[in-house]
Amino acid sequence: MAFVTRQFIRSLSSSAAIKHVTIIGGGLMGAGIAQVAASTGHSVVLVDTSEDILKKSAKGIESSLKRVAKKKFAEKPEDGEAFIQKVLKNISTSTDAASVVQGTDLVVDAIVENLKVKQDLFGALDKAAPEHTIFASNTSSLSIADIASSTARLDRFGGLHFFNPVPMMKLVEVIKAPGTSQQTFDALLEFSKALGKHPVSCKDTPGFIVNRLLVPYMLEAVRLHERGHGSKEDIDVAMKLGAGYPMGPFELLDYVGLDTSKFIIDGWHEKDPDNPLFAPSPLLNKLVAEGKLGKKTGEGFYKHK
Ligand SMILES: C[C@H](O)CC(=O)SCCNC(=O)CCNC(=O)[C@H](O)C(C)(C)COP(=O)(O)OP(=O)(O)OC[C@H]1O[C@@H](n2cnc3c(N)ncnc32)[C@H](O)[C@@H]1OP(=O)(O)O
Ligand SMILES: NC(=O)c1ccc[n+]([C@@H]2O[C@H](COP(=O)([O-])OP(=O)(O)OC[C@H]3O[C@@H](n4cnc5c(N)ncnc54)[C@H](O)[C@@H]3O)[C@@H](O)[C@H]2O)c1
Repeated sequence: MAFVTRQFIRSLSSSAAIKHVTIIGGGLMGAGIAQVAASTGHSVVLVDTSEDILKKSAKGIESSLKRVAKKKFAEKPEDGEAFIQKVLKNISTSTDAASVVQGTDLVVDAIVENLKVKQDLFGALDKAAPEHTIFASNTSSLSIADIASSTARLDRFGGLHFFNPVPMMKLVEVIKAPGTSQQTFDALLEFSKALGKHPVSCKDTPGFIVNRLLVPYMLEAVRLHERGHGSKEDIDVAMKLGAGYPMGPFELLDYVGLDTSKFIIDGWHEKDPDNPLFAPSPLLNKLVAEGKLGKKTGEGFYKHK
């Protein structure tokens, strides 16, 4: 009886709209997700490991909001300023995830692409978060089921994969792992729509849809260059003018982050070492070892101002 009541309460609460969101990781993706959630009226807590990082995240959110407001309120700049202030009011920050998840409906992880680190995070939060809270990972390449295995809420765990830059990219991949309940999956679809995004449904397979196609393509461009078959500039121009892509593969690798790209390809290579699409790239490895991680550090395949 107690079990039935608990299940009933859980089903009521997990079908209720998500209002309060905690985003863990205030880097490229976490800051973008926080911004979009706050812009669409959600109350957001953004968590990272230090106040300095959170200050940088807040600065990034503010400058991105200015770009959005400039377009959205081109006719009335004063409304744009009011919009920015209203959005910023919806965001608070913290360095202590366990203490802020108490009242949250949804936790989204946007921390480093490492299975053990994500498992440790969710394992700890599982004890601190209320029963109804849904957990979701923004992982690019890891299995949602593997991340969820550190918790006792497999039914309330799914994937929410956003794209960079989050304020501009319309897609969200919503991932249903074998343990994800239909209610949780529906709530994540609804949440994506509430953010103004277009969700697509994905299975819990490596890279879901976009990265399973995009990452091998980007790495194949690096290999083509490593073989001496084209300069990175020519390859980028070729894919922009010949295939209509907004960025060439080297520009996009710099934009995504070379560390994140390496985490993705190394993880897949470890699981499937004979697949040539997942073969590591010496050039990518060299740049990461030199700390040249792309746009976020000022240099990757290219130098950035
Ligand atoms: C690996 C992961 O798991 C998955 C991924 O995320 S893979 C990466 C997916 N992302 C992509 O493929 C991105 C491909 N690139 C693009 O779509 C476009 O180049 C782009 C939208 C990033 C930028 O657009 P583009 O026209 O090329 O350049 P740009 O002139 O800088 O931007 C145009 C406008 O977009 C808007 N914009 C761009 N970035 C923005 C941001 N971060 N915040 C707010 N607005 C932004 C602005 O309105 C900007 O105008 P502004 O410069 O006057 O402010
Ligand atoms: N970069 C992309 O284009 C992209 C796109 C979609 C998904 N993703 C995924 O999103 C996640 C984050 O990627 P990113 O590009 O934003 O990385 P990033 O390096 O820009 O940011 C990661 C942030 O997480 C913080 N962090 C690390 N461990 C933490 C912890 N235990 N608690 C709190 N904060 C912690 C770091 O300090 C950093 O600020 C990864 O899983 C990545 O695969 C990345």
